[in-house]
Amino acid sequence: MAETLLRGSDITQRWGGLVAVNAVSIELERGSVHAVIGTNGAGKSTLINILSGEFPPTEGKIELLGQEATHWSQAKRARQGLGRSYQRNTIFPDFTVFENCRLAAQAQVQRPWVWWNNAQKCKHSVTAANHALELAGLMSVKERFAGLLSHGQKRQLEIAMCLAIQPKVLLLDEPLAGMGAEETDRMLELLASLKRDHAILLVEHDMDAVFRIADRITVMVNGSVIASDTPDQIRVNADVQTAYLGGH
Ligand SMILES: Nc1ncnc2c1ncn2[C@@H]1O[C@H](COP(=O)(O)OP(=O)(O)OP(=O)(O)O)[C@@H](O)[C@H]1O
Repeated sequence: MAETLLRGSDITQRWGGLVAVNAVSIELERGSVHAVIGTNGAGKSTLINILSGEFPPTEGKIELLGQEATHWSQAKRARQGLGRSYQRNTIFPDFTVFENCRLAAQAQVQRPWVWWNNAQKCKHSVTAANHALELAGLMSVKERFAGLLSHGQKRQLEIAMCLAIQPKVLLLDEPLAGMGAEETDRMLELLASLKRDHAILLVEHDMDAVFRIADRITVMVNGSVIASDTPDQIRVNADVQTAYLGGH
């Protein structure tokens, strides 16, 4: 039976009079990519921010690996196995690819004031960074300054930085944004390889990619879920076609 690693139940977020997320329930299972799609302003980023612990929901409950985590900080969620990538670029361009990953790993296990220690002194973070770079397919550019990477490689590095904390759940916010066809293919291959051991939430606007990679798709409109099903079922769902896909 599939193992649910993250569960959000009846999550609601109100901003004043606006209901940005309206009683949304979602489950992320190991071995599965669960995509959340919807038009601009549908509430996808708000949902991912709540799941990652940027702020607590107005209402609702979050369980991570079977534990109630609704009010856990982002740091605690990260320590317990939740990794998150952002729409915005979060890498240090003047550091090497390896150093970016090592810092991400070290931030989880050490106190902030020893962040800048010599890399070799923290064996755990060196090992975790190397493993993450291996998984993300970036070993060949390990010593390159991150700012010199291609756009696609920078997005791969962001995933590697998530992997450096050895998460079980990955929340990915538009990892394909701005990518060309080849870079998209490479990223989809990476996600397919990562899903074996992780539960992945993918918020993404690239519909072709979503339908290629997702095992389950949740469709949001104006804060509410209008459908949650397999890609084949979503493709033929009349409500989805009317509200969002325009006959995709
Ligand atoms: N901090 C905030 N304060 C007030 N309103 C907000 C805040 N954050 C988001 N909103 C509003 O909540 C709604 C949902 O926004 P959200 O960014 O979650 O949508 P989205 O589906 O991620 O959109 P996009 O695809 O454009 O990123 C929008 O109407 C947005 O303007």
